[in-house]
Amino acid sequence: MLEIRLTNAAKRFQYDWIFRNLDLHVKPTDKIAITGSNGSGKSTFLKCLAGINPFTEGGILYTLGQQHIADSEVYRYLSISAPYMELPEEFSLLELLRFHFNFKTPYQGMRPEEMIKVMYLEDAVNKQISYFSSGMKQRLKLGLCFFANASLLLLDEPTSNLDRRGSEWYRELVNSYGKDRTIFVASNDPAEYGFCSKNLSIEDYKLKK
Ligand SMILES: Nc1ncnc2c1ncn2[C@@H]1O[C@H](COP(=O)(O)OP(=O)(O)OP(=O)(O)O)[C@@H](O)[C@H]1O
Repeated sequence: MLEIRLTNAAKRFQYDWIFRNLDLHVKPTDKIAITGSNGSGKSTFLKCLAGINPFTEGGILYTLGQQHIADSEVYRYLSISAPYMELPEEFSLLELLRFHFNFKTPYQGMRPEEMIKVMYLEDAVNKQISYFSSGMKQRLKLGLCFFANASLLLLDEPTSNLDRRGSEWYRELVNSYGKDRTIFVASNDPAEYGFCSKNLSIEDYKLKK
């Protein structure tokens, strides 16, 4: 099971410290909300966790059982859904799922047909992603994230563009596919992170020296 330890972690852009002196021990299957006002650094923190952005100071240690995971291998264990992530618009839904799961192992051996059903996208199997509505795209992003066999799920604003049914679907997704995984949710909407047992307010790490 995956454990994560952050020690004295900090991120700075130019002269602006986004967070500093952040220590955190994440146990397997922990559910952690990252909260804070707009521009406080929630997305930046998730990107640092994912290795998309480097920390400026301090470090992060991923371990699986007793084994340390090298930085270059961490991507194998995580899956991310975020507004800034692009979908390949020229693919149809089925093409995208087949392509994506050539590289990622599906969670519990799920097949594309089953994924499509869970995302309630049966009517869009052969539709090009570029013609998807914003809600359909968001369900697809969350599906790609949850249906990959990753121990760590990083969710940035998971219900953006989702209507009420979509938001309920998201909570069911977490219930059905999230129990045995570590989940971070960057959000300001309690409905998105209500299932989390820990809350890290990124602003608490803004001014500490
Ligand atoms: N690559 C970058 N270079 C310089 N500054 C950046 C960069 N990425 C983010 N920032 C700055 O870091 C700060 C935190 O941004 P971030 O997107 O992490 O906030 P957020 O809490 O996720 O915001 P929101 O709730 O609006 O999505 C902002 O001031 C932003 O302008």
